[in-house]
Amino acid sequence: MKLANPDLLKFQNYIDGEWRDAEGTAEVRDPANGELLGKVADGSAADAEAAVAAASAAFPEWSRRTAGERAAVLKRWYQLIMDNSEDLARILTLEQGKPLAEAQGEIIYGASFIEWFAEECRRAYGQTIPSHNPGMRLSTIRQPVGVVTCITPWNFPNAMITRKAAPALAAGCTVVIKPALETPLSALALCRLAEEAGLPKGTINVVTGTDAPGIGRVLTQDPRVAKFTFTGSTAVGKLLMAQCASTVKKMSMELGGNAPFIVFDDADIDTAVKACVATKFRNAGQVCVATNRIYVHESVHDEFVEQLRAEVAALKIGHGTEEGVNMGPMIFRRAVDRVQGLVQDAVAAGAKIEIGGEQLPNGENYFAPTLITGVTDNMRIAQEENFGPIAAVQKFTEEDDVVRRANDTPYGLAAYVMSENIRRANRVVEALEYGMIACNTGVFSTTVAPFGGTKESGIGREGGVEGMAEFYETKYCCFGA
Ligand SMILES: NC(=O)c1ccc[n+]([C@@H]2O[C@H](COP(=O)([O-])OP(=O)(O)OC[C@H]3O[C@@H](n4cnc5c(N)ncnc54)[C@H](O)[C@@H]3O)[C@@H](O)[C@H]2O)c1
Ligand SMILES: O=CCCC(=O)O
Repeated sequence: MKLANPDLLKFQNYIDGEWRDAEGTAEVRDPANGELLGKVADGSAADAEAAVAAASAAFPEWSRRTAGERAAVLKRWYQLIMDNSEDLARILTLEQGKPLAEAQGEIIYGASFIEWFAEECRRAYGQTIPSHNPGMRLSTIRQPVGVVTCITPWNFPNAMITRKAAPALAAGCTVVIKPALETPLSALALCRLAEEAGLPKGTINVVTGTDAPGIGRVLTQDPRVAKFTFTGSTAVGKLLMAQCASTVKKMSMELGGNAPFIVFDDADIDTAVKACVATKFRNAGQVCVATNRIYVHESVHDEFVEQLRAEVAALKIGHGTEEGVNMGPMIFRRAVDRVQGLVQDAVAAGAKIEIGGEQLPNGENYFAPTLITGVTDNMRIAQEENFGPIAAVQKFTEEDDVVRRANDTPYGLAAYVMSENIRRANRVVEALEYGMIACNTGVFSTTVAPFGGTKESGIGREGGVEGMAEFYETKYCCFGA
């Protein structure tokens, strides 16, 4: 891999301020062509324990620093990421597959969490409370929770780390990160820059490894860990929540979704189609907030489908580093087989493929951007998160009915509403049981707003003031006369 700053390519774990080998190594491959990118340390539960010990030892000194001192280090980290953004984007594209422009967007998005939380930590105000007793003085102070452990997914190998680590470090916590097996290089490169920025040894640690359950048990059960934060599937999230229960850890869970995208008859169809393409085909549909069920009012259905088909046909597919590519491969073969199965299941039950619906000859991980119509709520494609480039369209007629159908899922992450009628838009936004609603846009994630889900899509919020609060304990102090 050719980089302007080759020092960003790290293959060892980063524990207690040292780059350390593990007993074995694990291969990292380009999902577009299977090319070997390198072999990273295959860390174990013992490495995770060493990382937790380092984070625990580093906590007293880091947490005692002033917010301004911590902010200064974090701002250096932010600046180094921005200065190395092209290399970081290249690493990300090569190990994850998304087009370079998207990867560059993710690097800037990821860095924005570091800048914003560096500023926000200066405002960790407590309260003075009017006392219930004239002889007592009551107040609260906010203190960092302690050691924070993080497990992150492969679909956003940079931003899902900074969205957790930045507020944790800004609050005065120390962190241990286990990135996804498929995308460890982005995590290690981030860590290399954290080291250069001057984060003291032990404040940030990364353990990569194929034994996710073994490492995960340490990160969720070690009594020195105060808080565990996870982004990934609901199934794994539930397992990790159960593991956290043994030591009653604080938890944040950013889990799966099944986002409805509702196009009313009063929608601006151009806007709706643009928003749909943006939410559906970004990162080949491998986004937790990607649209999963598209409900279109019967009176505008054909117009919407025709325009969407044209947009899908125009998408350029290829290796993420190629000029002008809009969509790269999926992360691995298993994901391709899964979406293929969902499409076949829908077609067998009566759905129609408008365009796509098959693997592409570019390589075994490529699946064509696909549009299917005639979908019904009982099909697997409507019930499961497809996590792929499949736009699955259904018709509706009544507002109440579509809201009921949109809410009829155990998930509650994101939902999309397309309508030019302000009264209807407000009504529907309030009625949808989701943590985040985007109205007349397909892109809404930002550092400054709370990201997270209801129901089985998770617990807690990342980003915004809510994301900062997750890493503090509020201590009530009562002073007697
Ligand atoms: N809500 C969000 O913010 C958000 C963001 C990105 C992805 N996701 C969700 O993540 C899912 C896709 O990501 P994925 O396939 O990587 O999910 P996943 O749950 O399989 O893996 C996520 C992480 O958990 C680790 N892991 C897997 N099994 C484990 C175990 N038994 N113990 C400890 N760690 C374990 C993996 O190595 C990886 O690091 C989708 O459902 C998507 O919606 C949610
Ligand atoms: O996949 C989950 C994260 C996506 C986002 O932050 O917009």
